[in-house]
Amino acid sequence: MLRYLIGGESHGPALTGIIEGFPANVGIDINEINRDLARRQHGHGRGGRMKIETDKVRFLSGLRGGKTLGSPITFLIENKDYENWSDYMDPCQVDRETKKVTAPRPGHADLAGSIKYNFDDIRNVLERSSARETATRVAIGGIIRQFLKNFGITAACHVIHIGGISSNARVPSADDLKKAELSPVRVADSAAEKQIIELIDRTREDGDSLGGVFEIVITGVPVGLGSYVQWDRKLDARLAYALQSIQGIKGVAFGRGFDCACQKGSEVQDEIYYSQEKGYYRRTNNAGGIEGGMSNGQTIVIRCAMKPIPTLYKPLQTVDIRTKQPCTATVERSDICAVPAAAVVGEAVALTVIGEELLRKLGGDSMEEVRLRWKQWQSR
Ligand SMILES: Cc1cc2nc3c(=O)[nH]c(=O)nc-3n(C[C@H](O)[C@H](O)[C@H](O)COP(=O)(O)O)c2cc1C
Ligand SMILES: C=C(O[C@@H]1CC(C(=O)O)=C[C@@H](OP(=O)(O)O)[C@H]1O)C(=O)O
Repeated sequence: MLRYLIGGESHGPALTGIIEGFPANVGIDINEINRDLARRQHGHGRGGRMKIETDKVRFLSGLRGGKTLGSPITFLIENKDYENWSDYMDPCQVDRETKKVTAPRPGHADLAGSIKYNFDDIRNVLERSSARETATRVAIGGIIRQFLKNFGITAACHVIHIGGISSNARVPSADDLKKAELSPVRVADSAAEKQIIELIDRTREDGDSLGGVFEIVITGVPVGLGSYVQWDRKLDARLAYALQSIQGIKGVAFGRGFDCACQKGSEVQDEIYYSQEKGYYRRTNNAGGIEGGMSNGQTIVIRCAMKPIPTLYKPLQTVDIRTKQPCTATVERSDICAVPAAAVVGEAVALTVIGEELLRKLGGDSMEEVRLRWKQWQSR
């Protein structure tokens, strides 16, 4: 079974990850992972932090000469910004002088987190609840992506709309998916992209923020990942869990999603056909590639809704946790819109779930063993 844990504070020395149960002898190109990390940093509307960071993964264990060893893969991604925060964020220095954050930001983990963990300094909450940690999830997705490539499984993402302005995005073609550097904004229509950029700039001037919807497309997934036999083994449930855990995600939908509720049964189900050369096939993919909690061999299509960024430069009303007096929320340097970045994170976490499920289906301690089992399964 593949499992992983991630750690790290946003302005601490580094982010960390550990992956266990990954087969031996899988070739890993570190440049591909760093490319995914760079994709996550892009997108109009990101704040000043992204000018400081150049995220790069550093492996500490589990790899030798560019191949996995079957042992735990441990890695870190340094926070360059730690240099500017070490007085506040040093993990061991006891008597440091720090100004406490006491004005919880609505829409963040700040208030509930400080009550739950009994903190009088909200910094202790915001450091870990920050979406900075999503860099580790992208690195893990980048490792899984290289494993899945061996079986022809690949993924891409694109922005559907930001703040209600459609990107006129189209489902990426097979050629798009082959382009390693596919960006979540670049598949969009360029006139629409210009409008979106203008909207983000206007919103920044207003001291406000934006959300939107992105789509993840995964191709090459064979029939039968996930299972109908137990609630927590359903592939759509597992994907929704992982995607919903990304900061700011408020909804996850498969295929036609919420639109299905307004349609008739005859308009929504994907009828089944058979031919000698194609085997079983469908003419539609309203289900988004998952039926009964299992992949059905069609492209998996998932949409995620992201709420507007909660930190506003025109700050919202809140209450000081020390004095209980009304005040305005703490303004930490902030993104205005992070939908393209969240899309890259979504792509990575979705790929990770597919990798976990493929390994659960096939098992295998080495790449060679997994390949053999894949062949046996495919022949069936
Ligand atoms: C890639 C990414 C970047 C984000 N950047 C910011 C940011 O700069 N400022 C902010 O207030 N929220 C940002 N968020 C959203 C918050 O982290 C998130 O809304 C908050 O942790 C509360 O979680 P919830 O919205 O899931 O309840 C970002 C989210 C993602 C995925
Ligand atoms: C650091 C990242 O995103 C951060 C996510 C985030 C939040 O509240 O979620 C707040 C901001 O942090 P800072 O105050 O350091 O600028 C973002 O920059 C990142 O994506 O790597």
